[in-house]
Amino acid sequence: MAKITLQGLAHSYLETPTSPEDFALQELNHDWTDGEAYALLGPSGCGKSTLLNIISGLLIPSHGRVLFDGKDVTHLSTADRNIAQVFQFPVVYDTMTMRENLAFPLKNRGLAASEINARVERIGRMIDMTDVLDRRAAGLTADAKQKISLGRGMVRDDVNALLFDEPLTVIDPHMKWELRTQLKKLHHEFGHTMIYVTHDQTEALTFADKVVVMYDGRVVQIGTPDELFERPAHTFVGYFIGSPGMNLFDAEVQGRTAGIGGAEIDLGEGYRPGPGATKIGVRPEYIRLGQTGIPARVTRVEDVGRHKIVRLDAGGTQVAAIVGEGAPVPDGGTHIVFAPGGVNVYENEWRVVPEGGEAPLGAGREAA
Ligand SMILES: Nc1ncnc2c1ncn2[C@@H]1O[C@H](COP(=O)(O)OP(=O)(O)OP(=O)(O)O)[C@@H](O)[C@H]1O
Repeated sequence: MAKITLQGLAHSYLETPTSPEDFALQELNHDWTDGEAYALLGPSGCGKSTLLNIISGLLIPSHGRVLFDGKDVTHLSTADRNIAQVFQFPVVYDTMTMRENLAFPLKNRGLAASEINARVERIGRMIDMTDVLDRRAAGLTADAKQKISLGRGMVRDDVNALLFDEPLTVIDPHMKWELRTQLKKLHHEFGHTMIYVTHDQTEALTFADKVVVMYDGRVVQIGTPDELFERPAHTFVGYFIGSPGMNLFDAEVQGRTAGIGGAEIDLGEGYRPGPGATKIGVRPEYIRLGQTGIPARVTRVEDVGRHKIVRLDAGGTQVAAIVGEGAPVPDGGTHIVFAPGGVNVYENEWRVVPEGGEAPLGAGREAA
């Protein structure tokens, strides 16, 4: 396994880029720690595949360098980087059996037959295909073929990194969960450096130790699932992660107080944002309905089983609140307040650190 370093990395598909918008990937400096599991998360077109292809060697970046354990590999081919890749759609040899497909990368490296057998059996169990290992791959469903592709990607333990590009797209929902769990287990057992590209937040948050959130060609935050939930570094992260995403209110912030639509809200902490536009971000989990606070009107209630999502209109701002299944929901007019510790302040879409420093992570959840 290797530490992967990105140094001044940027990429434009144009020959002579003239503005930042010409870059599919904006400048990025980052170390991917040896042995960690990362998810690269973001909407379609944000640059995830561009970044992954640069790491794997399918694409040479227009700027910057890629290092594996300090060695410059920017111009090395994929094969010479010693990585395993699994793509969105299956890549299997139809004329071979499943067993032969799984054994292929090991045979190529000249492993002993007994070692090959043991590993193939293990991976076969992991992808739940032991009884069909001797069937030919031709004629199998896309789902089954993709499981073989995943298995083949994971069969070697001497790779520098394992890269997955939306690998579960064709897998049925139940098996998705199962395979994700297995991948995580494999990661704990072998400590591979894994990079997993997805636009699905559940996939990213359940798989990864660290999630790298991309937006418009930029990495906007790298953090644990808890950090992304409690302290989204950019309003996009707040909106993209969570279901529903974070509520945003235009606000005037002065010290501990925010003015929102004529109401004054105590932020619980002091803030000193710069001169840019300020917003308050509050996740639906931290919105409370009551007699005081910002006037709002309930527009819809969605019962989603364990809790209800209450949709409100607060002076033209659309707000979502999550309330317990049995909690009463007023019909029409109400007020909203924010649970202590559940508030983030943004200036020009970037998070402002409270003057007194950061509270321990999770303080908001406990207070709520
Ligand atoms: N070969 C290419 N030539 C020119 N532009 C490209 C090329 N590949 C990607 N792009 C552009 O670069 C930007 C980033 O694309 P990229 O495929 O990296 O995003 P993505 O996040 O992986 O999206 P998706 O989830 O849809 O695959 C997009 O604007 C895309 O149109």
